[in-house]
Amino acid sequence: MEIDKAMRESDDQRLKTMYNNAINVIQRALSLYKFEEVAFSFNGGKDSTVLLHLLRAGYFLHIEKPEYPNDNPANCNVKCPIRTIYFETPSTFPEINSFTHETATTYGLQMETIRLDFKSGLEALLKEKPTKAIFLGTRIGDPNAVGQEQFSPSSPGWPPFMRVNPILDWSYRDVWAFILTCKIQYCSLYDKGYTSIGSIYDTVPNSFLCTNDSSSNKDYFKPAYLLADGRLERAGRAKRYSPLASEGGPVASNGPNSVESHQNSTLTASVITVDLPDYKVKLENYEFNLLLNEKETCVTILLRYLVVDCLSIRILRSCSLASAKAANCAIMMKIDTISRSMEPHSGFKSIRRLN
Ligand SMILES: Cc1cc2nc3c(=O)[nH]c(=O)nc-3n(C[C@H](O)[C@H](O)[C@H](O)COP(=O)(O)O)c2cc1C
Ligand SMILES: Nc1ncnc2c1ncn2[C@@H]1O[C@H](COP(=O)(O)OP(=O)(O)OP(=O)(O)O)[C@@H](O)[C@H]1O
Repeated sequence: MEIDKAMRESDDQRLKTMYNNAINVIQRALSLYKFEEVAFSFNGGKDSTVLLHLLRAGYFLHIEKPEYPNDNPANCNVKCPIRTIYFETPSTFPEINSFTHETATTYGLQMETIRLDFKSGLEALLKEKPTKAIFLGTRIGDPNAVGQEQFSPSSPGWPPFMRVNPILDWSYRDVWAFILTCKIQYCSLYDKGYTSIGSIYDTVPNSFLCTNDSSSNKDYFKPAYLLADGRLERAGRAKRYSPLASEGGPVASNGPNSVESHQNSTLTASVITVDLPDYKVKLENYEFNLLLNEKETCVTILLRYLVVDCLSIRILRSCSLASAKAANCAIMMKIDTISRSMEPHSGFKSIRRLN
């Protein structure tokens, strides 16, 4: 099996450990449940793509070995006919759709496309065929991973099944290290700066990957695997509860927990980049402590709004610092903390103009 071989040959000890742990979880699930009773929830995202290949490796190691002796090149084509479910909606990216269907064909997945919401789709699935466990590519850091373990029963009010999360403890870096080490094909959007993919209405390329090509003076996005700080993985995803979402256009957060609201409305925000020395800037009633990193040159031009207890950011566009300067743009700097209490309804304008 090519994946297992690549892992055995890798000298990335951490990745090997993560891989072995995930395979153990998969093998445990395959011993606990009959193969016909398990399903794989696949949506063409990077996490479920990683999981697909772990499942293939786990399945291969689980079935009788003599059929697939170790160094037989035929192993590369080992199929894993696991029942696979894909929830497709009209707002799914076309690139995700085509990647999901093509991948299912390539690897012989028995894929059902479900065009219902998660709950109704799962109810129908369980009625149609007993399903005891579903493999998911959920990772700690996903908003829906809170409280989950590698084996977690579905939530109260959901149809009853076991959620199996073999890569729950994998980091963003682990995911990309695995994909690159094993030369796994992934959805093309990740090469265009998308680092986590939701719907076409709430996902934009990650502004932390925006850079400027000095020869053409054009901005472009680097591939997802170059995102240095995995905590910024969801920077291109809209905050689910943003009251601005209804205003049209993508509304995206500026990082994980980009604005966390605490009891007395002390806010912390993670960062947008800039390459100036440390300083503070006062904006209306709010004082921002800026943490600056000289190496970063990409900035994001933002329209910013304050709402009662959260800060929402609408990305207008991302560009390089050079072009922001040239355009004398109002830019949002790398904000580490917002140090004053928030007061309701205080809209604010630009933080500073570059000259
Ligand atoms: C197979 C499957 C099982 C799920 N089970 C649950 C569940 O038990 N409880 C729950 O609150 N959400 C459940 N969800 C919903 C997910 O937690 C989450 O909302 C969904 O994967 C969308 O994640 P995203 O917003 O990061 O794209 C399930 C989703 C899928 C696909
Ligand atoms: N539309 C869907 N159809 C099937 N499974 C889904 C769907 N959406 C989410 N899932 C399941 O939930 C898991 C977690 O979703 P999440 O969006 O965090 O990861 P991903 O899509 O694999 O990667 P990314 O974070 O890059 O979008 C997926 O790996 C998959 O198992």
